[in-house]
Amino acid sequence: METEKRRIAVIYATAQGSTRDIAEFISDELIARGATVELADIDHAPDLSRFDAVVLGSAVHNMDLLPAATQYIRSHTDELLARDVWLFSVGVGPALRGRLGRRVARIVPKHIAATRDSIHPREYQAFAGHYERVGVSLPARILYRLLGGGRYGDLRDWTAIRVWTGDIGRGLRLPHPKSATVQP
Ligand SMILES: Cc1cc2nc3c(=O)[nH]c(=O)nc-3n(C[C@H](O)[C@H](O)[C@H](O)COP(=O)(O)O)c2cc1C
Repeated sequence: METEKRRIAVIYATAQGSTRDIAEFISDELIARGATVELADIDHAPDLSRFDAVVLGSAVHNMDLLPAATQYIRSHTDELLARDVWLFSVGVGPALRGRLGRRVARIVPKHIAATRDSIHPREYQAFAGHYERVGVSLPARILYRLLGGGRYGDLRDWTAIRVWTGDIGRGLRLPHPKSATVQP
């Protein structure tokens, strides 16, 4: 039986590009599952009335989503509440290791939690992003190491992102992909 094509908006807020790469990957995976996907930077987000579902991602700065993402969610709360939404954030938390690091990684910063709860997403997931040592202050580097960090550079876990996208596909009853998406 032919299932109706699902229309999904994949919208991202990025400062340095790693969230965009993740959004592109998710978008390609959903297209491979037969969905009609529109990928857009949050400043050029499409009219949501054309979509059944929204995947929304933002980089994390100062323990919050980027201001553009928070503002977008505030000004589109009703439209987002009326749709299936999957929310993700991109920061360093998921890259923390050790007992303390894993505990800290499970904590959702309170501003992110409040924004997340305002739109009742089907799922919220934090992913590790790209963290360059250059430009990070010495106190921030020490704190990062104490919390179980220490690795710098591209910390993204494409397997975790693929698994989460699979959850979206199952949630929307999309068929299995015909081909595997190549990670960036
Ligand atoms: C100014 C600044 C503040 C940051 N603050 C946080 C933070 O509070 N928590 C966190 O987990 N990551 C933080 N990060 C790390 C970024 O979230 C990470 O580098 C992410 O990959 C950025 O995504 P983007 O490349 O899409 O901008 C910060 C990075 C910068 C540059």
